[in-house]
Amino acid sequence: MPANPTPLPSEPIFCARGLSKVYRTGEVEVHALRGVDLDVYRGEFIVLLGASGSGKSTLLNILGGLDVPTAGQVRFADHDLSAASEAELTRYRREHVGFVFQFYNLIPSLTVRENIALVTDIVPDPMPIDEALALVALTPRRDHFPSQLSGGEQQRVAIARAIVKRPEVLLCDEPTGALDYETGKLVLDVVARINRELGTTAIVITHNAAIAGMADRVIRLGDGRILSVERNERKLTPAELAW
Ligand SMILES: Nc1ncnc2c1ncn2[C@@H]1O[C@H](COP(=O)(O)OP(=O)(O)OP(=O)(O)O)[C@@H](O)[C@H]1O
Repeated sequence: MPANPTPLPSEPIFCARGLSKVYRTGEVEVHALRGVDLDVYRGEFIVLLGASGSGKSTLLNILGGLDVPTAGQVRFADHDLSAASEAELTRYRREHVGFVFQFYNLIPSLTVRENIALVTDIVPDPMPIDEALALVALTPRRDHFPSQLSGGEQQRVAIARAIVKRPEVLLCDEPTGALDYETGKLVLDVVARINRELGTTAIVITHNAAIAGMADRVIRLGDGRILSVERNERKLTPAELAW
């Protein structure tokens, strides 16, 4: 069933102002972000589009506390991420953020359940592992090793591992980049379901503009700047996407 766009509540979960990032390697400076202003609201599904090198991963990494801006401010709820110490950022990531990357980063010698238990062992209020596995429709594969799973199934384990801590935000950097068309849709369906059923704010980077139909808002980056922000009147399900 297509869902209506989420109404924008007044309090943003992320608030970024004048965000800039300069990477310096020897004499070379790369301006990855050049003054980004962005508000993201609780429960939104955001798709980040843009050419290679436009700054998508840099922005996502700063929102996720994996990197810090060179200038500007970024807040998550009432945490000022731009002024946070390394230890505060580690705690922020651990308690509030679920990450999903293009490559699944599962531990090959551990089963599906054990890979997820690595997280439930260190966070304050995890959901039961079986609940996370049910959300990604992998309950029957709980005792299998990653090598016994397809790429899409491994990515769903990575999503279960990301959400088992009940994060407020799920940040996905090219989650379907290594998957074929149909498998990619299945994985996106899982992300959409988590956004819908758990209310988890989701930000998904993609090269694939067709995915944009699933989002509440679509943000296009170019050369470190926000080029456009579009709001979808009606969100599409992955089954309705064509690419
Ligand atoms: N650690 C780093 N050191 C130096 N330059 C970097 C570093 N990380 C990113 N960059 C540069 O910053 C710019 C933005 O990179 P970023 O990875 O954010 O882009 P992107 O839009 O995610 O690209 P892609 O779609 O190819 O992943 C690029 O020019 C990149 O080369």
